[in-house]
Amino acid sequence: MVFPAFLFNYNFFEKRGCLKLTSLSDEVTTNEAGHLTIGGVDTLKLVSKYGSPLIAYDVSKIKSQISHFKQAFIDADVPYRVTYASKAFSAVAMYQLVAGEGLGCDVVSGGELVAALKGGMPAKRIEFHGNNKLPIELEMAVDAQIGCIVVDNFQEIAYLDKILKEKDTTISVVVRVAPGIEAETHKYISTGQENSKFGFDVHSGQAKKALKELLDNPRMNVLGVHCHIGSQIFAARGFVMAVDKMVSLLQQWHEEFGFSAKLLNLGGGFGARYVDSDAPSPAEDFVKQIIAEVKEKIAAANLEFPEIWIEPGRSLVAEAGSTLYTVGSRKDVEGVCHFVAVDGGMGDNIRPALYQAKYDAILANKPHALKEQIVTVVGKYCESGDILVKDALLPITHPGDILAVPSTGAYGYTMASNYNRNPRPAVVFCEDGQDKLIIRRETYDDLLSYDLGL
Ligand SMILES: Cc1ncc(COP(=O)(O)O)c(C=O)c1O
Ligand SMILES: N[C@@H](CCCC[NH3+])C(=O)O
Repeated sequence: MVFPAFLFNYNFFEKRGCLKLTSLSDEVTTNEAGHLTIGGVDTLKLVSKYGSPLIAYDVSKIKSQISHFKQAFIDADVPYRVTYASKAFSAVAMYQLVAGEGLGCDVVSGGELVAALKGGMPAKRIEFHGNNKLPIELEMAVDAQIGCIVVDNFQEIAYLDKILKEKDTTISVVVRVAPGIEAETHKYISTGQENSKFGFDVHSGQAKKALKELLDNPRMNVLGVHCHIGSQIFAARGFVMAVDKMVSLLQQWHEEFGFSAKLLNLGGGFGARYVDSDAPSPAEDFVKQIIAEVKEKIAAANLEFPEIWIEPGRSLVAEAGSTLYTVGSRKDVEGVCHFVAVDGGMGDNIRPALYQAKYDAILANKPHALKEQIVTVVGKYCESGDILVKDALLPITHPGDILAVPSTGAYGYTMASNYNRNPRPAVVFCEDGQDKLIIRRETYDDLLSYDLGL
């Protein structure tokens, strides 16, 4: 069914004060041609230059988020480090950007480590995470003498010990604990609970045993403790609870082992806005509440004040990125459904299929046109679950229209696949009206280059 146009005329109802229908599309920036712009660049020009699907970042939005996180620490005058969790979006250009902004970065694989070093991230500002770091990855980290390895399990301690002995060297480590806190988020992205695969469990005594092993090892320099309670968290409450648990742990460890943590790493997980109804706390609010709690609890426990580390990933890049698609076919079953298909889908954004994640959609060639249809935006992959936006309120679309899905900057490209042998999209950085290709589009030759045949 196509609805009568007046039903979706925001202005008509809003002027009469009887309806407040908003979407991310009401906040878009456009140029004189009436086209959606990103970082001051016309999105239609981007697609004609680089093709689609295309992931376009507004670099100023990334920089602004970085400065909000940093400023809250600076204002409170406490020692800190903001470490970008690069799994959210890993590209050499991104490491260059965050290194230039004075951040550290967290890597979770040899591939991310190589890219971070290539991007000029100083090794001492890199921390290595992961629940099953391979011996070869640990060796790479030791050889690069990165800032710290966030030790996750006993097997890792054994591997690391062997590598350090063989190389006759030392490394700094941080103990990752599972603090037993369930974050209010999707269960697939909740990581702080006791049954998480990540980190040493506190209650069973694993964490204490791990600390003792690390302290007893002369080749490992224990800098502090780490926890990460989950991702896409909207309120500071979970972080405040994590501070309480971590400081009480530090107090016990101080009493028992005389251990004094130089740093307290509270992980990432700060939420981003995907659709209009999402309302994550602003970056500075999270940080302010974390700092207030650390100050209070550390003073009460009479401990040395540690450097406070956080690891935002999603919140730095999600809202800065949008994916531009070209509209192709459509299917209308009157009274049942309306599908608008685009030239990408679950291969460049698996999040709706994996987490039932919600997105909005904007017609980039006429973002302010009357929205008169509710459609399901689907991709081109051979899966019924290949849905990008479930109920998108859009103007009538036509083949060749450019459709933008905002807030795809985190865990989109980094979780992209070659399903159905579709090449991964290109990525551009846009700022002050200039665009720069930072990841080129994959070609069929790229895909075939791995394929050895018989
Ligand atoms: C240890 C760790 N730190 C930081 C992050 C980044 O999380 P987010 O992108 O939600 O900020 C993750 C991912 O959830 C993580 O596992
Ligand atoms: N990839 C997830 C979050 C996992 C974060 C990494 N521990 C997402 O898209 O929301």
